[in-house]
Amino acid sequence: MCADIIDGNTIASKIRAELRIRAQALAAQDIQPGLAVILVGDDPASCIYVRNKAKACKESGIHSEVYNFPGETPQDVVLEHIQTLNANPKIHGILVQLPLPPHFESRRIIAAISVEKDVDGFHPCNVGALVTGHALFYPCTPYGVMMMLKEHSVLIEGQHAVVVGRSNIVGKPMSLMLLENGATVTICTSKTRDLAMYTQTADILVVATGKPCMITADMVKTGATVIDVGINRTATGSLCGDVDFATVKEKAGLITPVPGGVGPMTITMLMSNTIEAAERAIHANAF
Ligand SMILES: Nc1nc(=O)c2c([nH]1)NC[C@@H]1CN(c3ccc(C(=O)N[C@@H](CCC(=O)O)C(=O)O)cc3)C=[N+]21
Repeated sequence: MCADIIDGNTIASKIRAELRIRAQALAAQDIQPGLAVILVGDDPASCIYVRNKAKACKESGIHSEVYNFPGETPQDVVLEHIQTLNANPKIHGILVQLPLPPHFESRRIIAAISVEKDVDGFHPCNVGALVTGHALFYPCTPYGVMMMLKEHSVLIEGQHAVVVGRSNIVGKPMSLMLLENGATVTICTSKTRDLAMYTQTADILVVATGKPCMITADMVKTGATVIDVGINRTATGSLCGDVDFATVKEKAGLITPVPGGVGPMTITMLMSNTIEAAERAIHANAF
């Protein structure tokens, strides 16, 4: 068996075309969706992502502002800047690039973002809303994964989904979203004892551990849908995922590549959440 590839770039451009139409409809009402990105420090990977986000904004008709603070900026300065952005009617979405330098308390920074502008979906209120099935914003990476599954008509209800990874950004929200869609969900970590025993029974396997090529063909059920959220830079500078793509693609039914898989979808769903936030702001202002 050789898996079909789930092409993140193709699905992303299709969604972005729809987003441009929504942005045009907003423009006709004199509204341009606005996204503010806060980057603290100069981590090279973060700089690449922030640049990609700014480019995607431009393509989707979203106004974007990037605030790059030096790594040694005091937390209070960033907190104050978030307050200013919360009050700025031209800004509909605020994203603070993670991870933050060690002297920051990410929890406090995220909690300072207004719930209506939390396009990452990381605010504790939005996390709680997701748990109860009333999400205001779905976190961008798991949201992108759900769109990929939908695009390929992957059956979720009643299926066994195994998520490897328990981060607040991917593993936990991903598990909740699969659960919300009727999957039987098993949450594992990279340290799960006899991990293969779980992954081998997965109809849908989502891997987000940050451990290069940790999922090998023997750990995957024939015909399974395999979603690789990992982005690891190798010594030679190339990118690889958490899944050993070359061997697993021979056994899986559907598989996402790295790069060109989940990454472009993450950025696209950020654009989608920002446009959604701008659309909601109109109704909020109507009263
Ligand atoms: N508050 C916050 N929200 C995030 O959504 C967030 C974050 N912090 N911190 C870092 C991670 C990582 N992330 C990626 C987005 C796009 C690609 C992407 O487009 N990747 C390309 C390759 C890009 C490259 O060459 O590195 C691809 O997979 O094809 C990757 C990673 C968002 N993150």
